[in-house]
Amino acid sequence: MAGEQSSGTFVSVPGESAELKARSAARVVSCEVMATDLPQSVPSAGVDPARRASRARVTLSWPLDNIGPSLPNLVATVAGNLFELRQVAGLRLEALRLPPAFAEAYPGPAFGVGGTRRLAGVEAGPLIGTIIKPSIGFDPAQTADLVDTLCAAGIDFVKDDELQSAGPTCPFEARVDAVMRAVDAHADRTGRKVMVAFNLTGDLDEMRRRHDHVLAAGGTCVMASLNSVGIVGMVELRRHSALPIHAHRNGWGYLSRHPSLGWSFPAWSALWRLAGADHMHVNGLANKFAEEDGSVIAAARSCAEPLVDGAPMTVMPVFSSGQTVWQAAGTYEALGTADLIHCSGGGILAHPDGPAAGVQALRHAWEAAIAGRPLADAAATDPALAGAMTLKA
Ligand SMILES: O=C(O)[C@H](O)COP(=O)(O)O
Ligand SMILES: [Mg+2]
Repeated sequence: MAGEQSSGTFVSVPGESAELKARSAARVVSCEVMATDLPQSVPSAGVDPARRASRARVTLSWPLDNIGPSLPNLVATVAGNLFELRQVAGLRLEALRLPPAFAEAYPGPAFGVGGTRRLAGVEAGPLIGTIIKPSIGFDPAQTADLVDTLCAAGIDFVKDDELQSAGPTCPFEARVDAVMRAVDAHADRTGRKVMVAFNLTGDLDEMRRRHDHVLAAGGTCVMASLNSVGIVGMVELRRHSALPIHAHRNGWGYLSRHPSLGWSFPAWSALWRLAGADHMHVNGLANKFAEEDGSVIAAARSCAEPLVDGAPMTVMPVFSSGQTVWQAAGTYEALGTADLIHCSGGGILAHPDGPAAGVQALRHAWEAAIAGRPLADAAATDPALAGAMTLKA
């Protein structure tokens, strides 16, 4: 792993001097064998499938001078070809420790929790949020109608689904204009502007143009799909953006689902935090996907842990995926803070009494959670909450 990812190849080559190796080779800091005599986690061409494997925790260190503080090249170095090495039957990047030079080269989030709260006008408690559903299919007017209902019900945050971008059915600019008319009408009434994360995922110039359109329309957030725009897309978006960036991690499953392959969330999210994400998706408790609760909470906690010495670059965790009133108390208890966005798509919009009751129910569930009041108690005198309790992913 160290050889392939630094000065070496599968064989010694001319010029690979002792001096060059001392300067450029990656170092094996430690190699702790955790288990032996295991089946191979994944098959490799040319390796006897019956061969037994060992599992080890390996710490590698690279000279900063190999790449300088460059995120795209960091990825090629620490998460490049080594995942394909035949000698390794499965490899997971568990942690990434970066020198301060990276925090000097990259700006990190411009808004984070504080900036998001300020723009959304939510001083305390979670941002109660939803996702426009059906994910795709509404035109701009239908989208704006739903946003109007949600704003009237007192929502804090709305996002496009990641499947909704700028197709002919719902062009980006027309959607932004229609939605912001609804948002502004409620802001005139309440003095508080609901934050809408418009999904601007696209080519670089498209993203810049779309960002400018949101900003000019008075919008307060943009959203990008991280795995679609890549590191460079995110870095460039952050350089251009005057708005918080809501980072959607769709595709995370192919990077993490096999326990012996891929990335841990804290390591992977470090890239996007440096690049400038303000909000990071972390799934949610009892989500509709395959992630366990312990992993969700560890991911959410990691968002508040300092990234680099002197540059915390903390981000706001976004709980989303099959979220309903049922998860509010557990989320608050496990996290010990409400510095989060709780996004409930189906859990709000499919409320038996309609989306407005869905918004009220999730807010009441959080009020009960923060007051330490059991959900069933609170629901006894609260029809919206009682109705919401019929929904579970
Ligand atoms: O983009 C998302 O966050 C998901 O689509 C969540 O939707 P759900 O709350 O309906 O599961
Ligand atoms: Mg979605």
